[in-house]
Amino acid sequence: MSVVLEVRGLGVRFGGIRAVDGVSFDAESNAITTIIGPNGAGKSTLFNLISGMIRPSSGKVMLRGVDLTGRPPYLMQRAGMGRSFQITNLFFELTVFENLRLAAQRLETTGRFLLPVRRSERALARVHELVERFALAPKAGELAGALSHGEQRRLEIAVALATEPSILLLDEPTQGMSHSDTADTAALIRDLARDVTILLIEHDIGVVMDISNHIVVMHQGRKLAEGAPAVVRADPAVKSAYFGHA
Ligand SMILES: Nc1ncnc2c1ncn2[C@@H]1O[C@H](COP(=O)(O)OP(=O)(O)OP(=O)(O)O)[C@@H](O)[C@H]1O
Repeated sequence: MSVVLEVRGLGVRFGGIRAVDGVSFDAESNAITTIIGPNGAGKSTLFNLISGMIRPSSGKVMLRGVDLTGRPPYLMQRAGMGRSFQITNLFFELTVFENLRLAAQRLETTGRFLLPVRRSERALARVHELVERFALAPKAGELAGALSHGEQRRLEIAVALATEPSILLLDEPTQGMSHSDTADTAALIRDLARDVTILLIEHDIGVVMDISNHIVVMHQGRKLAEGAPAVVRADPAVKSAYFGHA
């Protein structure tokens, strides 16, 4: 295993609040690294710092050895950072196919210019691969806005993967899902980890313990603990801060 993402001493303040305070961890290739912690622990802010949505006031973000600290999201994405959002980020008035094609088209960027869509063979091949892999082929011609919640969340992950990122950041991919959609999504994420490094925020502790290779526990902006699922589960500080008992 090699380290894909290195986060070192990352931090940001909002007014008087240290929303993220000196957080460091590594995400290893083809592993699932999951960030957990109570509400307000700083998980989403940490994702925003890593993906360039917010500029850190301290620390570093390195992807495959390249320092990307403080770069805007589009440059992060170009460097190999893929992200799906907690709040849905799809074009509801476009079809499933069109949403994916738009995202995949970035594969065809040559310098600052885009090739015409019909010549984007690599992008089209990627779209076909994704609709199959995400079981969205029967829905390819439907508007994204007409899909079920579970299908929309699945499409979002596919959109984030369209540019063939080195790491995929998934912010609560099972949120609001039924029990069976949650189980399907967990299986899908585990399957994706064969091809892409995954950094996850997830509240469903059953899913977390089941699919994570490495867990980073946050509390009040800081890293409280990290390790394999069994190690984290047994940690007394984690039990008291996160599960509410020691
Ligand atoms: N833009 C902002 N301005 C001011 N404070 C913010 C901002 N974004 C987050 N915060 C604060 O930073 C802290 C961390 O919030 P964050 O949303 O990162 O936590 P979280 O762990 O993702 O929570 P949840 O599980 O509820 O999504 C909280 O105290 C929150 O109120």
